[in-house]
Parts: sequence; structure tokens; C-alpha cells
Amino acid sequence: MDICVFGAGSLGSLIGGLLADTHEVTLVGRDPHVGVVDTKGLCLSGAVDRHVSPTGRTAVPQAADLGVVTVKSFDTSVAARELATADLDAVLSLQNGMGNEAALATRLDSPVLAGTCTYGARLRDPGHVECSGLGEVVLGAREGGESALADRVGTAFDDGGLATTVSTEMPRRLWEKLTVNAGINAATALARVPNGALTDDPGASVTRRAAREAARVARTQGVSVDADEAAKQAVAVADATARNRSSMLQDIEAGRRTEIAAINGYVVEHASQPVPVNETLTALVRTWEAEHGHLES
Ligand SMILES: NC(=O)C1=CN([C@@H]2O[C@H](COP(=O)(O)OP(=O)(O)OC[C@H]3O[C@@H](n4cnc5c(N)ncnc54)[C@H](O)[C@@H]3O)[C@@H](O)[C@H]2O)C=CC1
Ligand SMILES: CC(C)(CO)C(=O)C(=O)O
Repeated sequence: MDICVFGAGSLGSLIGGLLADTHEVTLVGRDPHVGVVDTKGLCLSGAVDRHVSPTGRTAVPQAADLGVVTVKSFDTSVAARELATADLDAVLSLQNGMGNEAALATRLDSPVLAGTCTYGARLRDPGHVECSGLGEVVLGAREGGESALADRVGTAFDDGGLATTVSTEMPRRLWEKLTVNAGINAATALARVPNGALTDDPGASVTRRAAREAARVARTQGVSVDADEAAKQAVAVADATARNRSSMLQDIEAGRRTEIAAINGYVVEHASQPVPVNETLTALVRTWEAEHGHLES
């Protein structure tokens, strides 16, 4: 399969790198990283130890069987505009946060698949990405149901050695991931603590309440997510990833824009009843972003 990974930073480089021995992979990102990949190859380290040779470029190729989108959620619209210039048989988002698939589908003619990813990745140097943890990719039709296309992409990922599950319930899967991120990311970022700090009160109380609020909003959107189960799962993931610094904490520590709008901000935007914990977390992260010049356009 000819695969174009658009947004070859940490996650895109890891996923593209893992697939590069089995498929024709092009990493689309920014120099110096993609330039080094194209001339010297890509080194995978950490939980995976491999040197692979995907193509690296800064612009979208003319055509590919599959476009995999791994930009941060706030770059999805720009990514869609650039991907629209290519002839793609399908597009798959592996991003965190909600709204990415809809943003892609409204701008692209290609069918858009939804996906979640629990592999951990961190770009260490140009041409070098570290796998900070093995996980799995779950993918399927973005509105749920059976999909021959999802089956084909799932088989291609499986053949490439990625732990992959094809799901007929992607709306629920995406919301379940969102309840976890709503419970963990902003709280750890604001408190400047690893995920494990949220396994006991007072932190766990914030995590449970934010996850419950998100689950309730999911139900108003017609997606059945149990609030108590979501609360338990968010704390369980915080425990299972206790030593992780969440992606939002890493963004804040690096002075980068965060994905708050696609996580707690999405919960607030789609709530028909007050969601005070998500409102507070969103406002405080946005306050930090305003102080650091990341006002949303
Ligand atoms: N890093 C991880 O372990 C995981 C990340 N995710 C999610 O995956 C997404 C990506 O996360 P990361 O890889 O950590 O972010 P990242 O910032 O390392 O990678 C995104 C890359 O896209 C590039 N990019 C953005 N717009 C571009 C454009 N127009 N043309 C070319 N390149 C462009 C950026 O330069 C950057 O290198 C996020 O939604 C994140 O929440 C999900 C699971 C794990
Ligand atoms: C599940 C969690 C919180 C793991 O750190 C994550 O997905 C993130 O950091 O974005």
C-alpha cells in the first residue's frame, strides 16, 4: 500500500516508520526532519529498535492509496487543504481530540476513516523518533458500522506489524478516548504533574468529574458512554501511564500551543448543560496560552 503520512512529527514518524518495511511510505513534514529522513533514513528507538527508509518531503505527493493525518488538531484544516491537492483513495486520522474527522471530511472528496492511537512517540532529533510505549491503533468508519475500506486499511496496518483493531463503533471509541483526555491532559498540564498524580484525591476527583461531564455530553450527542465507567477508566489510564507526562503537559512545558480546544474545549462547546470542571480547565489553559502568545485565530 502507498501511504502518505501528513504531519510527520512524533506520532506520524513512528507510525510511518513502523509501516515503512512493508509499505511504500512518504513522510510529509518539515525540514530538517524530513530532509534527514529522505537522505539518511529514519531511526526508531525506545520500545522499537530499527532503521528504515521512508521518503521524506515537505509537500504532499500527487497520489497515495492512504493519507494518514497526524498533525495537532489545530492544524487539521490546513492539513485538509494541502491533502486536497492529492489523489487519495482514503484518509485516516490518528489524532487526539474531537472534530478532526469532520474537518477532514468537509474538505476532502476521499472517504475519511476515524482512528485512535495509544502508541507513545517523541521526536528526539531530525531523523530520530523514540517509541516511548507500544500501544494499538483502533480504526473504522467515522460514523460507525461495517467498512470494507476500514478492513483493508486494518489488514495493511496489521501486515505492517502495528497492533490494530477495526471497530464498527468509532463514535463511541472517539468519545471514550476524549473522556480520558478530558480527565487527564489539562489537569496534569496545569498542576505540572505526571499522570500518576491523578490516581488519588484531590487530583482524582478532578479527573473523575471532568470525565463524567464529557460522558454526559457524549450521551447528548447520541453516543452511549457511561459516566461512572468513564470516571473509572480515566483514573485507571492515569494509573497505567503514571510516569507519563501527558501530551498537554509536554506542550505547556515546551511553551507550545495545546490541543485544549479539541479536548475540554470541545466538551464545553457541545454541552447543553453546565460542565463546570471542563469550563474551568479550558479557561485556565487558554489563560496560559494567551500569556504565551497562542491566542486562537
Ligand atoms: N506523540 C504521541 O505519543 C501521540 C500523539 N497523539 C496525537 O497525534 C497528533 C500529533 O501529535 P504529535 O505527533 O505528538 O505532534 P507533533 O507536533 O510532534 O507532530 C505534528 C507535526 O505535523 C507537522 N505539520 C503541521 N502542519 C504541517 C503542514 N502544513 N505541513 C507539513 N507538516 C506539518 C508539524 O511540523 C509537526 O512536526 C496529536 O493530535 C496528538 O494528540 C496521539 C497519541 C500519541
Ligand atoms: C492517555 C494520555 C493522557 C497518556 O498520557 C494521552 O493520550 C496524552 O498524553 O495525550
